Amino acid sequence: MGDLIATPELPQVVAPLILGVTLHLGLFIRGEWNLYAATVASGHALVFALVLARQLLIAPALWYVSAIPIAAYLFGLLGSISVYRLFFHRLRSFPGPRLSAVTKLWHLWKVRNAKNHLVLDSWRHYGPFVRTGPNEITIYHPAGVEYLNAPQNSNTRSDWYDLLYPTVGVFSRDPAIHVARAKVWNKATSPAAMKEYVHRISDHIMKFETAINERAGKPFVVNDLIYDMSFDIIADIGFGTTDMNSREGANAVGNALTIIGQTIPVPWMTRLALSLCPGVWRLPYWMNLFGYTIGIVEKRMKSKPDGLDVASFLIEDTQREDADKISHEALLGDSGVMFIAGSTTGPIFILILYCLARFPENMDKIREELRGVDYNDPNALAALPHINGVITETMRLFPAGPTFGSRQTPPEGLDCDGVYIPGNVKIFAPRWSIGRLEEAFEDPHNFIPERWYSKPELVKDKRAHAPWSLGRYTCSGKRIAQAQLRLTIAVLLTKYKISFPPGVDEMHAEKLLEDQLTPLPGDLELVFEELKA
Ligand code: HEM
Repeated sequence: MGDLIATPELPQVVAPLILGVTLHLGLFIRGEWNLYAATVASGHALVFALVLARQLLIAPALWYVSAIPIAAYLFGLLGSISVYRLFFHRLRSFPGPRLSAVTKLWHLWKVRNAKNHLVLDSWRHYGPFVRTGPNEITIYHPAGVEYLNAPQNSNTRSDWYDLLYPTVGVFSRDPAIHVARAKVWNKATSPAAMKEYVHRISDHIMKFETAINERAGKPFVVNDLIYDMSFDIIADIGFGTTDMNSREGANAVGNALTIIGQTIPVPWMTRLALSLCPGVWRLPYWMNLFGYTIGIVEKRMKSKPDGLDVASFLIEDTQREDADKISHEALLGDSGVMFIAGSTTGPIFILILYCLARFPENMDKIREELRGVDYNDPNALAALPHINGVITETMRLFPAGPTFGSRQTPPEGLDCDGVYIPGNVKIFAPRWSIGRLEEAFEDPHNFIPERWYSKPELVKDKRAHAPWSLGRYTCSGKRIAQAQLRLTIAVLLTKYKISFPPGVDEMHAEKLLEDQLTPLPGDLELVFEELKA
């Protein structure tokens, strides 16, 4: 028995330990490793396997001896990373949870229930600039979204956007690709193009209203009907198709988004999983969405719709004389964006209905201002203060991207009105928390649509509200989404009284809300009762 106990020699421990420290300080400390996560992980696994195999060849009974250099290496590497991040990192003077400074894996654990909006909000008490990761600052300041997106700064998109890699499109990290694609999108959603889309949006809303009417007077969960309507609008305006299975399409998009909630803090983990084990957990949903999109794009390429659609502009761009490789590749990437970004309107509308049902006095105010207004005229609806106040106030409390939209500071760093954030740091400005700041809003937890028109004194700092983002990142689908939201509210409220069925937990949809790029509310059960003429 005594023969089998091996005493490690000093070089067996010291050499791998030094190697670990050297690899950290000489290599891993530099640049971004997000896209190489799979290579780094499999490279390590291969070397560890070789060390073990060598030991098995030399002395199989002492196989465990191979664990000593491996452990020493990992101790050197991870120890060096931890000490550096805690005591020497450029962000060491920013306040924040200590474990966050050491590793994002802790944050990953905390968002296992897909509630990143609440996790980040729980760190708000550290102050306006909080270190929420080794190389990450979260900004809880009314001007946060502006610090990230204002036209005058040179921030770029963060590693999160690599989730869409290798497709390219308007969500690309490369500023030149983004500018080129945003131009195509802005043409596809211009006021002139909108004239083509408005009547089609209206047709889908009427179909939705018919489905509501079939259920009038009885309690039911509205979520799926709303997701189906939003999907139909996107399929029609995006690709000129009206014959798709709405439930199947809405599920393809909704399921794909469920991988995001739990992985927001650690994009490299998602890349690692997608590369090494794409068949596990919910990852196949993500790949399926790409397959689904390819199918739709191919079908669209073979057909010629009667009117304009967003795909017309994407295809036209590939047919320019000077069209480059990016234009062709982006046809698929931007078609995927159409589904992912376009799906935002569904949950926002669910949350608008939630707010209306919780604060029913707003329904009467909207009905009052709708009197005599032709709600088929989008300009007339755009001019109604309370309908727009309700939409804006809902998106203050329940923003489209509760924590989404991180950026990377430029190499020279970023000056946030006197607070300097060093270069190449990931920055967040969580709209969920910023929309609830006392410094920005009077009575921030209350639903008061009037703060957006007749009571401007309730908005202390307007910069805290940028639901469509701003500058060069402004939402390209804003006009489409606004037209859909305003008209659906007008159609429903002129015909129905909306309320919670007796006995249901009125806050259920909010309590179960998850943050997965867009908000995902829990089931919203309502009753629609037809108003007497
Ligand atoms: C209530 C509904 C919506 C809200 C609140 C919303 C909000 C946003 C926000 C905050 C961004 C910036 C994301 C970032 O920082 O990277 C964005 C980008 C974008 N959205 Fe929307 N969105 C909505 C609906 C839509 C719809 C229906 C479409 C398509 C038809 C769409 C298309 C886009 C596109 C293409 C971008 C990228 C713009 C760029 O980076 O140049 N969105 N949206």
